Amino acid sequence: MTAILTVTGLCKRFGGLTATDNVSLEVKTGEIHALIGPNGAGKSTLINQLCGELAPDAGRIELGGREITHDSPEDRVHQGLGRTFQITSLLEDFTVRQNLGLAIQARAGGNLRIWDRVGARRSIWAEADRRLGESGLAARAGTPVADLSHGEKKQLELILALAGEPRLLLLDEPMAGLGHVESQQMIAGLNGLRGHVSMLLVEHDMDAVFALADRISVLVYGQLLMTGTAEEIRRDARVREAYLGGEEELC
Ligand SMILES: Nc1ncnc2c1ncn2[C@@H]1O[C@H](COP(=O)(O)OP(=O)(O)OP(=O)(O)O)[C@@H](O)[C@H]1O
Repeated sequence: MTAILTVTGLCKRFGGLTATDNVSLEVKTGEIHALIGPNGAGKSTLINQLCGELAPDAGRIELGGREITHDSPEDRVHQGLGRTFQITSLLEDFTVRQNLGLAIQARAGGNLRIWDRVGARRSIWAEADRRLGESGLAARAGTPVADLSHGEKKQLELILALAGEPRLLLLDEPMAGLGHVESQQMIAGLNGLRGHVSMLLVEHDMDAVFALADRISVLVYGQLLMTGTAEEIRRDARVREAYLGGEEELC
């Protein structure tokens, strides 16, 4: 299997603190790869470097074999890097359909022919309706985002990220703040995307991680402790130590 993301020797320091310490990892094309680690392990710092929001001090990032280490966030999006956020970034006064229309327009922007605005607009709304029809949010198309539940907002975030047609989707805590039923829906939704889009999933909810991840990478104090299957991670004494002081099994 080829790699969609290759990170080599990535380093990021904040003063005396090394938040990303010589991290190398690979996300294979089509896999769901989880990135886990205790609070402060450096997960967000790593994701922010992948997105281009933070410049690494050293190391290299490749997307689909092409180096993107110094590309702008916008260029990375155009090359197929999508993301969802820990805190939603939706336009609250706009409806679900309008938010989706804007995301599709942002992706298609460069390809829209100025002299065919009406046709372009029609195709954007047709795509928005198709994507909403395939999601669980079709009935909420005309609802302002402000009136959605937290779970619905998380779902919409995912739909918007997919509208960018990413090759690799970075998911920053998609289960955060969700109740049990909503978490199960999100897990089912992400499972349904398996094989269609490669994913790097940062998540604290270990049930979700074990339900979804083909492979898991563990970060501790900025360093990559190990990468392995759920079973390998569960069994590893160093991982249990990092999470629980070695007393309990990671479940
Ligand atoms: N902009 C910054 N300036 C200084 N220190 C920072 C900055 N961003 C992060 N850090 C520090 O870097 C370390 C890693 O933080 P980071 O937020 O990446 O961890 P995390 O694994 O995402 O944590 P959590 O699971 O709590 O979100 C922490 O010690 C944090 O305090």
